[in-house]
Amino acid sequence: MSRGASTTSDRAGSDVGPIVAGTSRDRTATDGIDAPRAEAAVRELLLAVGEDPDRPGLLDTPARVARAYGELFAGLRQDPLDILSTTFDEHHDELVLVKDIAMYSTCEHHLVPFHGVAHIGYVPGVDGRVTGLSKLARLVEVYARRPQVQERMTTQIADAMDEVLKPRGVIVVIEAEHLCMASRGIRKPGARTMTSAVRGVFREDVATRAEAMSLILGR
Ligand SMILES: Nc1nc2c(ncn2[C@@H]2O[C@H](COP(=O)(O)OP(=O)(O)OP(=O)(O)O)[C@@H](O)[C@H]2O)c(=O)[nH]1
Ligand SMILES: [Zn+2]
Repeated sequence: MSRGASTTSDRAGSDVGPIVAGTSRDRTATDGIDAPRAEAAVRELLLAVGEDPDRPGLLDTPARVARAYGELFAGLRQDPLDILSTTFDEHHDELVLVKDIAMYSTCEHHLVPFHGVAHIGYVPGVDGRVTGLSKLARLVEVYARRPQVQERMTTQIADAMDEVLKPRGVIVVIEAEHLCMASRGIRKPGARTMTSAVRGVFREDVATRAEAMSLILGR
């Protein structure tokens, strides 16, 4: 199947199971990360910007940030290809599209959020097998919960779909606002970045791609 963009191969380690936000006594959110190291780094950062990490309001901040990072980067410890392994023999050979999947990720250049929506469409392969609809949203989560660049995330989602489902075609579109462009730097809130990755029939057939894009962008 042809590719619409260059690929960064990124097979992560095995799934460590669900990551949930926790209290200060619940370490689940930091499972798989080096929490003491993260906490020490946050304390250093607070000192570097001229704060007093020992003032009452900041005492628990290093532990909170470690937990938050454990959650925001949980996708580094999950295998995206496992997610798509639930399939159903529906003999469906036309478009399946899940749109407006809410997405929060972290810009790897500034470690601040970028957020928006992802749309994933595919035409099942010759066997007509489809995956569970929620699995498409789970796939977005796994790739979003890593230090990311929007283009790479778009490509990774398309490649995972292509590799596991072997569909006749895949289209992935992501629309996001980058807070590194909104709250700092050029300071342009509201600017939205759109990226797409197309494979198979969506790349080869202009009309098929145009039809999918009109469904994706139609509000
Ligand atoms: N292509 C791409 N660029 C991104 C993404 N997220 C952030 N960036 C950009 O990464 C670039 C980093 O540029 P640098 O010049 O190294 O860093 P900087 O001095 O902080 O840049 P400014 O944001 O322009 O202040 C910026 O232009 C960001 O807008 C992304 O997902 N894709
Ligand atoms: Zn950024």
